[in-house]
Amino acid sequence: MSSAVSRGATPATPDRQPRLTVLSGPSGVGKSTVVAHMRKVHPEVWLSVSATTRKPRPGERHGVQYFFVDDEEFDKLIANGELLEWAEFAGNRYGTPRQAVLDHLAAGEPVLLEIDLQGARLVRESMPEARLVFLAPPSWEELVRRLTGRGTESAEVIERRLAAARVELAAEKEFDETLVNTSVEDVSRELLALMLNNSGE
Ligand SMILES: Nc1ncnc2c1ncn2[C@@H]1O[C@H](COP(=O)(O)OP(=O)(O)OP(=O)(O)O)[C@@H](O)[C@H]1O
Ligand SMILES: Nc1nc2c(ncn2[C@@H]2O[C@H](COP(=O)(O)O)[C@@H](O)[C@H]2O)c(=O)[nH]1
Repeated sequence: MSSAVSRGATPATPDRQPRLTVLSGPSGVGKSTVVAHMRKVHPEVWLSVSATTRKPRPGERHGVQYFFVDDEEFDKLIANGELLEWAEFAGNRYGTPRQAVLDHLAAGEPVLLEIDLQGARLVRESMPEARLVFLAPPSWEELVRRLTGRGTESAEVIERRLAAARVELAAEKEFDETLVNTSVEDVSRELLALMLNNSGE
């Protein structure tokens, strides 16, 4: 049985224009894990690299997981209109560089954004053709286990992220599709299928 649940009517794309896919879901649900697995198998999927004021975690590299910038640089990105969307999340700012997204869509590539709920709402406003996919945990207890078990955040930050998670889970119905992250392999396959369907393939 598929774990994909349709939310609302998303008509089949009549042309072969690639569409933007936005993946959101509470912190710790497994978005990065699922996307990394999918891209290992399908490196042709282009993932936007966001800018953030968050400090790198061990092993994260500038230009790979994020463009790590300070507050002043982030202010400049906003002022110069270089971000498609941006949001503050659990004490840091995150934003999607606009031009790279437009370039990859123009080149006909499937484009994926992994962003929070606020960003997903902004993308829906500015690019209503985007398909919004919500990644849900199998249960609240499992979400807490994953976020805590990752071991990258302090107890205080985990609390902030869990507070945001309650808001994000309540917004699931705003999304076109829901995938439940029980199995990374299954969800990666389902996400890829949604993306390729987006581009009419
Ligand atoms: N299907 C799964 N089953 C069990 N553990 C999982 C699964 N998917 C991801 N995880 C684990 O959950 C933790 C959180 O995953 P990940 O960092 O990918 O979440 P995220 O949604 O990208 O979080 P954030 O929004 O905070 O960046 C990791 O330790 C990861 O290994
Ligand atoms: N609105 C945006 N949200 C983003 C962007 N890049 C990442 N994110 C989201 O932030 C949180 C926290 O991420 P973390 O790496 O610090 O754990 C998570 O929900 C990401 O999806 C962005 O460009 N815009």
